[in-house]
Amino acid sequence: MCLWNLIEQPAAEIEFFTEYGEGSRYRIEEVVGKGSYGIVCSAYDTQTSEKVAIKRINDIFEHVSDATRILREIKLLRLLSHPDIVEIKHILLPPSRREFKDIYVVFELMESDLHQVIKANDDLTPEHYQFFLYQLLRGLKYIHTANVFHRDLKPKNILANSDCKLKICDFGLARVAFDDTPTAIFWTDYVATRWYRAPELCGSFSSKYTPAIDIWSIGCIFAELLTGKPLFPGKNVVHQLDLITDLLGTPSADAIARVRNEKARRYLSSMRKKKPIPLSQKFPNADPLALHLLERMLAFEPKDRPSAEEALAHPYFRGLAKVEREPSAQPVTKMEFEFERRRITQEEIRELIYREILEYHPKMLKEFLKGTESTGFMYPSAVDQFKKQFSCLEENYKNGTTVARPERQHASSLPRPCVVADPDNRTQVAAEISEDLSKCGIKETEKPQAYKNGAIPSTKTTQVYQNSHGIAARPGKVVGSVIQHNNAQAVALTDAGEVDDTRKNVKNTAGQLYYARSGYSYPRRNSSCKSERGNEGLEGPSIVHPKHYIARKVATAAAEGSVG
Ligand SMILES: Nc1ncnc2c1ncn2[C@@H]1O[C@H](COP(=O)(O)OP(=O)(O)OP(=O)(O)O)[C@@H](O)[C@H]1O
Repeated sequence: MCLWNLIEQPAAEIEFFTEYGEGSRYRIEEVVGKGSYGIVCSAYDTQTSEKVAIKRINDIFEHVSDATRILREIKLLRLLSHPDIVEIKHILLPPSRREFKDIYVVFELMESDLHQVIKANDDLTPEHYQFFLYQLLRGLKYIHTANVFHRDLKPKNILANSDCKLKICDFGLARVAFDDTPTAIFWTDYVATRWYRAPELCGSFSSKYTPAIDIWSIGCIFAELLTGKPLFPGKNVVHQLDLITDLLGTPSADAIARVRNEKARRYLSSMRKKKPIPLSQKFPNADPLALHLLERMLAFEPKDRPSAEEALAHPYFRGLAKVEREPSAQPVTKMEFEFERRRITQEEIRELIYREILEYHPKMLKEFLKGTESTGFMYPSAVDQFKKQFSCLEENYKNGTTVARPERQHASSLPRPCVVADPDNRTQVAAEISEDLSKCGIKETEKPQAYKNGAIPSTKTTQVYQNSHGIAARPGKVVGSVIQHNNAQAVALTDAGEVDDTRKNVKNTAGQLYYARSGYSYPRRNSSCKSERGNEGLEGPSIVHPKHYIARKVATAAAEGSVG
């Protein structure tokens, strides 16, 4: 069928064909991340008016092992549907079933990841810690009940939003455990990040995977949240074991005897005897209940670690939500992952990936299953045009030009980082801010406590950077200062004249000066809150996004004619 004839086709057929032209459905905006498998761009879905993240994975068939990893990931993400796991919304249909090389996967857009959040925020509260850990364990309970082990949990693989929502991503190293076959550990394929690797994975202690490897990683991530630093940043596996035993002490003789690998057993037996360091000493400010749970998650022996479900029932989470109601999954079926259990050719994996993509193209899938689709046909899929846009953004990203900015919203909306204060300058900055607030028409009573009646803030000064989203705490152009007080609020002042295009509106409507107040209020507990997927859930710490605040304030100021 020729495309030009579409106009004369009945509605159903037109709809069918528009599926192929879906590349134009998305307006690509900027690069938001880069992984070893390709780049991720934010985009606007003109059909749903939603922001999405599109990951382009290049040359997927160059190595069958990479293609297998990709197939595993897209399959698992389709099968694992849970609010704490990132969702694939769509996968673009490749133009040719036999020849495609790249795929474009459309995800829900998240603002950041936990690695960035930890880096950018040194004033997370106990409520943040608790809410983060709760979500991670809730997601993990679901994953484990599906018979899946993630195997590569680390802060970079946990996406985060400014409302403190977390979502687990990157299932490329995940494994499905089947009852009939041992989930053998193949050391050669074990490439998960060392710092979050359980001790049994640091040297063939055992021959089977257990879900406890993920619990260990969650323990390490939780400890990193508490201190802002990785707990066990080992330089190699031996150093990794050294660091682990420095904190936990040398394992008992019984535990060492259970280590299967002789070399590892010998190494542990010959190690000088170390006493465990009490976690209360390592994390002096942490909630004792949090530390009790952490200690269990970091048990040297996998059998001593709690399951995700048991961890959720720990008193640390008392009152947070109905722990027992957190959803479990149906175990994933063997048939879906049959490709993992045999040698597979490039052509076979191509066919399987294509088949998986069709899950997002129901009409095409029907044709495919009936065996009536034409395999040699090149679909006018708009992927080519897409490809060009991605390449251009990638080029700009590499060159560091402003067209494709890598900066993201995360840091601006979560509690800000505290760039080392300049104490001498604090009084002056505070006075300037107070004065500028007055100029902006802010009454004394409306000023944050720290600036009322010329008061001098007793807290730290932070530099304010600007990124494409406005005021941000990530490195960029310095445009002002923030004074934080009570860890709860901040005021940023800047000169609209210096702000780039994205803030033109501000300049036009508000004149020279505008100010942004960013801050977050303390978390609320709300066990009756429902997630978008109907999952009984929690409402996390709420954080005011500066962008929203600016917009609101500027609109008010313009309406009242109080600025400029
Ligand atoms: N849905 C999303 N929304 C926003 N950003 C995302 C999303 N998915 C991924 N990213 C960002 O893009 C980056 C790369 O993504 P991802 O980790 O999925 O790629 P990868 O090639 O699998 O990476 P890796 O090298 O870790 O295997 C991540 O660091 C993450 O911050």
